[in-house]
Amino acid sequence: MRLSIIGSGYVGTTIAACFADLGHDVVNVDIDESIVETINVGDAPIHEAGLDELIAAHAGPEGTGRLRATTDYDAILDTDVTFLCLPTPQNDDGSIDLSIMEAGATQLGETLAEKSDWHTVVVKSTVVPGSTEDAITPILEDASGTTAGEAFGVGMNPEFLREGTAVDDFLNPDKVVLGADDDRALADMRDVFDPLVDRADAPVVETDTRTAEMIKYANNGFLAAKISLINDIGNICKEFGIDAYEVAEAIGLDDRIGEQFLRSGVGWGGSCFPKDVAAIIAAAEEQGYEPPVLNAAVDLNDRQPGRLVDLLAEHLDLQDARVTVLGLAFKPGTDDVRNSRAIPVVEGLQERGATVTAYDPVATANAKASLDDVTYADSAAAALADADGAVVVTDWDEFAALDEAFDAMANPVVVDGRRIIERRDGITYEGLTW
Ligand SMILES: NC(=O)c1ccc[n+]([C@@H]2O[C@H](COP(=O)([O-])OP(=O)(O)OC[C@H]3O[C@@H](n4cnc5c(N)ncnc54)[C@H](O)[C@@H]3O)[C@@H](O)[C@H]2O)c1
Ligand SMILES: O=c1ccn([C@@H]2O[C@H](COP(=O)(O)OP(=O)(O)O[C@H]3O[C@H](CO)[C@@H](O)[C@H](O)[C@H]3O)[C@@H](O)[C@H]2O)c(=O)[nH]1
Repeated sequence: MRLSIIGSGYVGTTIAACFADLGHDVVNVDIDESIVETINVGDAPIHEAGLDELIAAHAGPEGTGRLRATTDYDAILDTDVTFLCLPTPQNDDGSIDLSIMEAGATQLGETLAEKSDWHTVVVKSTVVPGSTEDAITPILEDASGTTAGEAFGVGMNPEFLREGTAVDDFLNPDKVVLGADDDRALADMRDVFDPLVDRADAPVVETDTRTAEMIKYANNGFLAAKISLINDIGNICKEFGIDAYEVAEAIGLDDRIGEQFLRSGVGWGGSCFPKDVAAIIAAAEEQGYEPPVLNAAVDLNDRQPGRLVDLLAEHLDLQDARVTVLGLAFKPGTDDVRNSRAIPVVEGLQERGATVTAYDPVATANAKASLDDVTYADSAAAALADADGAVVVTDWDEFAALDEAFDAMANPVVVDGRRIIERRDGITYEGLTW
C-alpha cells in the first residue's frame, strides 16, 4: 500500500522504515528540513538500533526506493493511508496539549480537499480518550470540506514500541490494536498491518477509537505503576538491608506478576510515561475522578532522584564536591533525554552545592539543551578522574565494564541508581534499593 507518515520523530521514522521493509511504499512528511534531508541520503535522524540499516536499505542511493521524506504535504495525495505521528506534549497542569496534532490535522485536511478518492487517516500519536472522534475528525472535516465516513475514514492505532529497541519492538509486537468507527478505515488498517501480523504472528485487537486510545494509557499507566511499586518495595528493602533485586527475581517467577519491569532504582523517565500518566490523570480529573494509584505512582517516582542524592550525601559533604553523573539518556540505547531522571539528579546535586561532571555515550548533545552548568566528559574514565563521588543514572552496558576508573577518583564513593556497577573492595558502593 501507499502510506504517508506525518511527523518523522522517534515513532514516525521508525514505523516508516519498518513499513517500507514490510513492502509498503512510504513517504515521511516533516516540517524539519534537516530530518527530511537525512532520511533522503539514507541516514537515520535519531539513534535507534537497526534503524540506520533499514533507512539505508530503502531510502539511500542504493535503496529500494520504497522510503522517502519530504516537507511537502502534497505527497499525501499519492497515498492511500496517512498516519499522524505528531508530538502530544503536556500543558503545565499535566493535561494533554493537542495543538500540534490540531495543526497537523488542519494541514492534512486542507491537502485532502484536493483528493478525489477515499483516504484513511490513522491517529498513531498517544491521545486521551475521545480526541480522535471529538477533536481530530471535526478538524479534518472542516479543513477538507468533506465528511468523515464519506470522503475519508479515521482510525486510531496506538504504538507500544520502546526507544532503544524501537525497530525490534515494532516488528515483533505483543499485540496490534486497531481502533475504528468506520468499516472502510478498519479494512485499510488491516491491509496495512497484514504483512506485519503474518510475519510476527501477533494478536490483533479490533475495537472503537476511544477504547484504542484508552488501551494505550492503561498500558503505560500499568507499567509505570509497576515500576513505582517495585521502587516502593525496593525502598523498604533498603531500610532492612535486603536486596530488592533478589526479591524481584523471586516474585517475578509468579506468572501473575511476571519478570519484566521489576528493575527498581532511580525511577521512570522518558518522553512517554511521565507525560502520559499526567495526561490520563488530568483527563480522569476532568471527568470528576481522582485516580489515587496513578497519583501515588507519580509521587513515588518524583522522590527517587532525591533519595539517590540523599544517599550520596550520607557519604560526603556535597557542598563544593565534584560529583560525576554517569548516564544522561532516560534509558540505555537512546540519545533521548526527555524527562530523564538525570535532570532532577543533576539539579538536586547542584542545589546542594556540588559541581557536576557528566558522561553519556550518545546523549550529551541533547542534554546540553536541558541542563546548565554541567561539564561534559568524553569518557566515563575522564568523568570519574579526581571526582569526590559518583552516581549512576542510566544502565548503559559500558558502565558495567568500568573498574580501574573508580580507583582514579579522589574519593571512590559510588551510588548506583540502576544496578549496573559491580560491588567490590576499594569502592564505597551503595545501591539505591539493595
Ligand atoms: N517516542 C516513543 O517511544 C513513543 C512510543 C509510542 C508512542 N509515542 C507517541 O507518538 C507521538 C510522537 O512521538 P515521538 O516521540 O515520535 O515525537 P518526536 O518529537 O520525536 O517527533 C515528532 C516529529 O513531528 C514533527 N512535526 C511537528 N509538527 C509537524 C507538522 N505540523 N507537520 C509535520 N511534522 C511535524 C517534528 O519535526 C518531529 O520530527 C506522541 O504522541 C508520543 O506520545 C511515542
Ligand atoms: O524495570 C524497569 C523498566 C524501566 N524502567 C525505566 O522506565 C523508563 C521507561 O522505559 P521503557 O518503558 O523501557 O522505555 P520507553 O521508550 O519510555 O517505552 C515506554 O513508553 C513508550 C511510549 O508510550 C511505550 O510505547 C512503551 O511500550 C513503554 O514501555 C526508563 O526511564 C527506564 O529506565 C525502570 O526504571 N525499571
